[in-house]
Amino acid sequence: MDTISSSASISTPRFRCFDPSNSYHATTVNHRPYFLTFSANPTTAGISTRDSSSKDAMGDSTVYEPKIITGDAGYVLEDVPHLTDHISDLPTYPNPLQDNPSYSVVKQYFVNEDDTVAQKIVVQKDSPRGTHFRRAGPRQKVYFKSDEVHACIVTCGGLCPGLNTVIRELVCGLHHMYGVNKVLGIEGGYRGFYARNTVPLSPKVVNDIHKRGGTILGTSRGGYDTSKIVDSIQDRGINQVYIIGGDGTQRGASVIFEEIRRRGLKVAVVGIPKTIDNDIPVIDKSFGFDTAVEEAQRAINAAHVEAESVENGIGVVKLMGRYSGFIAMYATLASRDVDCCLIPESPFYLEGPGGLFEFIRKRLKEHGHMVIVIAEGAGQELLCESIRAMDQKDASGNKLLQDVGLWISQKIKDHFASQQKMNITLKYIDPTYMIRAIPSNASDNVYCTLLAHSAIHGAMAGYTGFTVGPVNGRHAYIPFHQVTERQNKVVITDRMWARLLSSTNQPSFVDPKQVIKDINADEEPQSELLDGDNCIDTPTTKERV
Ligand SMILES: Nc1ncnc2c1ncn2[C@@H]1O[C@H](COP(=O)(O)OP(=O)(O)O)[C@@H](O)[C@H]1O
Ligand SMILES: O=P(O)(O)OC[C@H]1O[C@](O)(COP(=O)(O)O)[C@@H](O)[C@@H]1O
Ligand SMILES: [Mg+2]
Repeated sequence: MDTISSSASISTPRFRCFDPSNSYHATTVNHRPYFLTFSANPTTAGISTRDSSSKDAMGDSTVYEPKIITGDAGYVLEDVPHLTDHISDLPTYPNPLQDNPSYSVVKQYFVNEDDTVAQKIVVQKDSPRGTHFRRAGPRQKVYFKSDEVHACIVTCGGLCPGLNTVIRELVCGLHHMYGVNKVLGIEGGYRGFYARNTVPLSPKVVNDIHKRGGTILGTSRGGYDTSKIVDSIQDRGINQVYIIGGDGTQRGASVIFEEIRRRGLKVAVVGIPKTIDNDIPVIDKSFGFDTAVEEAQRAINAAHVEAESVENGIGVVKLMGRYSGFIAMYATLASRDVDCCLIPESPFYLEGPGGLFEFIRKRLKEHGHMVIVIAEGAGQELLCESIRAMDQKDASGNKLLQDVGLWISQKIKDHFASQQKMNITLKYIDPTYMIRAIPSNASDNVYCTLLAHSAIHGAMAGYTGFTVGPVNGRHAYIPFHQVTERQNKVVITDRMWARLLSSTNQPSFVDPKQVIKDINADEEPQSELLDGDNCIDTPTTKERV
């Protein structure tokens, strides 16, 4: 890509020819998932082609690359696609918000077209300005007339507190801010596009749903079929698609977007990131995470009460976190009753000097009781050694984990039973589904509202193929690949994990020099790891399904 050192310049989408005989292209360009082809012929704009092969009418095929805008001092904007990238001569309309009594008094309500949000805000005098994302928010001009919009909403993957709030705020936001009345709920996740019922959504229908856990639309794993989904979008005349879900869902949304632009449709595809594990990179935090951490306190409190009521009592609490231990880490930091927190990112061992059993013995001798919090993905390699190794996957292709909570509880019991010197009483609490099936708390509700509004403003302004979320506190439009090619993980060489170690006073189980060596081997910049207060991202562990 060209870099121009003076004023900002656009490196517009480039089209590279490739073998049109492949009917479905999911190629990886520099580890970036740029797939598929779309019509290079702008005259097909808005016209249904319904050809789900990768060739256009001329038999020509292209691969889309992202829009990169470079500017002074190492400034880079990772821009998101726009409907006008693949449809020419689209009419625009004044944003109806300017006549909306609630919003019209807001000074500078509309976002400046040039506003961008920096991914990295800790900088040195001479460091490059780095990657930026387009700032979210309402624009002066919109690309849809209110009565032209036919939106749909779908929720996919596992549950998370706040799903209903996002649905509610999408429906109400579309209605109240943009006068949109046609919003369809797709039931049962991606497969609902072609195999389930749909439900019309109005402000009245969704009025109270934020007080309930789960999703009124239902959800599912698996059942993803690009052609059928896009056929359904096209057949129903849907032109704004709001897709709420985690990493898997966003990968699916990215492919739907590619297929839509390949067919030359005027359809905006918007992802709203959902993950209770907080494993989506780039964004500050995922909605529902705070609620989950708060709810986890109840389980930890119960474990603590049980443990301190008996001699040598041990309370074990298992929390969610398939590959990322954020819930366990934050729940531990918040509680202060936890003696040991085990997460997937920090390997541990049981036997011998410096091992978990030795630590338990020591802590019981000192305090007479202890609480252990373990994330579901922690210690999976130990389980695989002792239990028959299994490689089962769920319908979406996610690895199915062994129950580490039960396993570790049994291991601890067995260990102390074999050592006559200490009798222990262990209580195991598994609140995993209880912390994600509840309604979101107050702050998550507000966060969900902002996410929904940012998503709506982006779609109305003609942006497409993006995920929305806060980056350093400001909402931004983020290209799909940025959130799908890596996972956000706890960095155990970061200060947050050090705070945890210091608060529990547990052993780190690992040699710090080895950890730094391993992380460097992953090609992550050392300074970010050592200086940052936040966590960095590591390559995704999930294969495409
Ligand atoms: N690589 C992918 N391409 C297309 N669809 C995907 C991909 N990975 C997952 N999906 C679909 O996204 C949906 C949700 O994925 P899943 O991994 O279960 O949850 P989450 O989105 O919460 O991570 C499922 O319907 C699944 O089939
Ligand atoms: O029982 P399910 O629905 O497969 O959910 C279990 C998984 O869902 C999660 O809560 C989150 O996963 P997703 O974000 O992929 O939905 C994991 O922590 C957990 O392993
Ligand atoms: Mg996931």
